[in-house]
Amino acid sequence: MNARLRVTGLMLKAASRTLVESLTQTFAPGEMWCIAGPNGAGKTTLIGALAGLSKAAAGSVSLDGVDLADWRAADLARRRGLMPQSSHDAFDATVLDIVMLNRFPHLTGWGWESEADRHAAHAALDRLGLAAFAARDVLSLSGGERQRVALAATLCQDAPLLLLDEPLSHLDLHHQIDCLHALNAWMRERGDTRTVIFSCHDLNLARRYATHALLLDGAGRAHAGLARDVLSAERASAAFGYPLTLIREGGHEALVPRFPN
Ligand SMILES: Nc1ncnc2c1ncn2[C@@H]1O[C@H](COP(=O)(O)OP(=O)(O)OP(=O)(O)O)[C@@H](O)[C@H]1O
Repeated sequence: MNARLRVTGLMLKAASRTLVESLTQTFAPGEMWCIAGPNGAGKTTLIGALAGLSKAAAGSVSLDGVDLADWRAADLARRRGLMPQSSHDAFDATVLDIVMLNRFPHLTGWGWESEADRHAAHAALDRLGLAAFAARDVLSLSGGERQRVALAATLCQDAPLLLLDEPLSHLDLHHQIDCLHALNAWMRERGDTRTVIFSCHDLNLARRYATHALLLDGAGRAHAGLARDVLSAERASAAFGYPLTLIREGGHEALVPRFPN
C-alpha cells in the first residue's frame, strides 16, 4: 500500500499575499520530505492544502491520480494521516483511547475496535517510548508528552501518506531525534512504501533525517529537491534572511548562524 501525492501549478494565498506562486512536485513512496521556511512563509497553509483541508488559489493536488476533492472522506482517511500543529483536549481520556481514535478509518461493522486495532495502538505507543503512559489521563500530560502521543496516534492510523505539521516543536533534542528515528523505522519496516511530509524549523535535523526538502522563502518561491542540496548554507541564508555557514567535523555537518562579532 503506497501513496503518490502530486501537486500541479499550486498557488497559495493568504489575503492579498502570495505564499506559493506555482508549485509542481511529486511526493513519492519512500521519501521523507521536510517543509522548511521562516515564520509565516506558509508551511501550515501548504500542509492544509496537501491534506485537502484548504482550497488553493490555483492548481491542484491529487493522491494516486485522483484530485483530493474527489476522494470520499472515509477512503481519504485510510490513505493519509494528518497531525496538526497542536491538539486541544476538552475531556478526560486515557492516552490509549486517544491513540485508538485514529483507528477510526479502519473500523468495520458496528464500529467497535478489534484486537488488531488495540494491538496497533499499543505498538504505536511502544514505538514512541510511551508504553508506560497508556492508562494516563491525556489532560495530565506535558506539552512534549502530548505531542508524542499525537505522533503515536498518527502512526497508528497507518496511512501510506503522513502529513505532520511541526511534529517536533515541543520536544527536547533527545526526543526530536527519537521521533525521527521512529518515523524512519516505521517507513523502513513498511518497505519504503510510505510517504512522510513534515514541517520543521531545525534545518540540521531536516538535513540529517529527511530525504527531500521544500524550502519556502515567504515571497512565493519554493525550492524542492534533495534535502542537503535544498538546505544549503546559501539557500537557507537567503530564505531566512540570516547568514548561515556549513561546518564539517568528523563526518558530521551543521548549519550554524554567523553571529555578529
Ligand atoms: N485569514 C488570514 N488573513 C491574513 N493572513 C493570513 C490569514 N490566515 C493566514 N494568514 C497568514 O498566512 C501566512 C502563512 O501562515 P502559516 O501558518 O501557513 O505560516 P507558517 O510557515 O506555518 O508559519 P510558522 O513557522 O510561524 O508556523 C502568515 O503570515 C499568516 O499570518
